[in-house]
Amino acid sequence: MTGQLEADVVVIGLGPGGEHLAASLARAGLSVVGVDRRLVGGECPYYGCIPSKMMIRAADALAEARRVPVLGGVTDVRPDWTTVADRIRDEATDDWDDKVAVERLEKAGVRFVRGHGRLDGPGRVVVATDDGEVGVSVRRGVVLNTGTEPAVPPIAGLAGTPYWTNRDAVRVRDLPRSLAVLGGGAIGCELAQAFARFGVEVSVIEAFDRILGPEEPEASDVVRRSMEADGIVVRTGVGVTAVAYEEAFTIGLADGTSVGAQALLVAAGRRTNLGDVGLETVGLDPSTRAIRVTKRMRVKGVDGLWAIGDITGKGAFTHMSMYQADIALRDLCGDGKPRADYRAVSRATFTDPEVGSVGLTEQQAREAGLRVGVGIAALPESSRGWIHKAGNDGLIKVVADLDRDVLVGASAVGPAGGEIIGMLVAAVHAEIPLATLRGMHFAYPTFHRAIETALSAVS
Ligand SMILES: Cc1cc2nc3c(=O)[nH]c(=O)nc-3n(C[C@H](O)[C@H](O)[C@H](O)COP(=O)(O)OP(=O)(O)OC[C@H]3O[C@@H](n4cnc5c(N)ncnc54)[C@H](O)[C@@H]3O)c2cc1C
Ligand SMILES: NC(=O)c1ccc[n+]([C@@H]2O[C@H](COP(=O)([O-])OP(=O)(O)OC[C@H]3O[C@@H](n4cnc5c(N)ncnc54)[C@H](O)[C@@H]3O)[C@@H](O)[C@H]2O)c1
Repeated sequence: MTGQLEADVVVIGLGPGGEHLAASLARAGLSVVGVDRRLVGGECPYYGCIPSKMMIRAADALAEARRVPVLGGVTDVRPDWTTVADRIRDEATDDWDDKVAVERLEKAGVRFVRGHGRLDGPGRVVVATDDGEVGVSVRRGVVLNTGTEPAVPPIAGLAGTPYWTNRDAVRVRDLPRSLAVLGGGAIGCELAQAFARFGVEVSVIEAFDRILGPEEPEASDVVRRSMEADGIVVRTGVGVTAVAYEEAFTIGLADGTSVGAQALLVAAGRRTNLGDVGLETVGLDPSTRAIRVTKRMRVKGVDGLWAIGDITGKGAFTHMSMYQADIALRDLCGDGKPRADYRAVSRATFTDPEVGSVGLTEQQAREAGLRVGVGIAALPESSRGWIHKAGNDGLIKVVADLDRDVLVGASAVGPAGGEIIGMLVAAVHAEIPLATLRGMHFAYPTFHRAIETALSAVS
């Protein structure tokens, strides 16, 4: 043991929530040790949300420019990935250097230790650093925010090939001619469309019978149409069974066909970082996929341990990590309420069109035994959608509990779908009666005015 520290709180893993929580606890006067083995801020700023959204912002600008001829003029669009790669390297990630984030954390009063942290029995943490082990005795609590790694399925031939995960995709400087994407979830669809709009020939292979499985089927259909219009080949209902690499990839599918591509992106889900954090030293199963937490973010069955972020299995989103961090902050500072409430969890998938959604899908509401009513409005049939013309595909879908006369879920698919969903998040969260929603003013001609049409169609 090369070092021994004491602290009120240790935060192991500094993803978006852990970084925010550690700094906030320190500002509240507690002594805090923050531990991360990679980059302070986690997946979102360096490999996830921010670089991917920079790619998408550029790709959407290209797509919008290509729509100009339909609406008024001539454009000559010549994509240049260098601008995107430079922006990600220089503006988003400081060339994957977290110096600024570490300084910000230390300025807030956090003692930062870079290394692999693990629990070492109740009230103790051990951090393996480049210079040896540091032990920490903890007075008030340990918070786990260790997040995820890309999951790589055990497909024959895949290991050892130069496949990408999201961490490679956001660092690409020279675009491949062709790209196969294994997985049609949020990561696969967002990145597939961004690369396709820069001229890469893209195929998406999804084992489930549709892309964006957690979304409403109508949302999957709209996004699939748009991806196909971008020239992407979308294969659903067929898994990848084998991969071979010899200067290019050959990807064997369960139906006996194969896809060839110069590059392969594995976007097949995430694996939680829980196997090597010493869960067994506090009586928990280290093979668990998600940690069970109370509404105060305390780990069930273990005193003095909190968990936040993707490892809690409540939704792998930056806003969830931050939301849970604020709950843990209040609890650790002895100020309990409000506690966690997951009825109106929202998300936005930044395909074009965007998919904003909140709460339950129609199927989830039916499986919950509710008396369900549904209303759908097609955006191209709304005044704004008709005016918008090119790029207007989309819809509003609302899911109501007819017994309580409130919305329990909704989707907004279309231009700015991730923004339009905001008002429906408020409706689900605050359980605003349908009659009150129907009596609102909806500005003309906006996309959100289609919500009024969907509400009037609920049956
Ligand atoms: C390509 C991509 C795009 C995404 N886009 C969005 C988006 O648009 N919107 C959105 O809301 N979400 C998005 N997400 C999800 C989002 O990135 C995560 O939900 C978010 O980062 C929250 O994760 P977290 O707080 O659980 O921890 P993470 O961000 O995963 O960070 C965990 C940290 O813990 C560290 N760590 C792990 N184990 C240890 C250990 N034993 N000791 C020390 N340190 C450790 C890691 O080094 C890491 O820094 C995206 C993800 C990806 C991959
Ligand atoms: N905009 C956002 O908020 C955003 C964007 C990206 C990621 N994220 C978060 O990151 C998480 C992980 O994203 P993801 O897209 O990697 O995971 P995911 O679990 O959403 O999707 C992975 C997909 O890969 C498919 N798949 C798995 N194995 C396969 C195989 N062998 N062959 C073919 N298909 C296979 C699955 O059926 C699934 O549809 C998301 O759940 C989301 O919470 C959020």
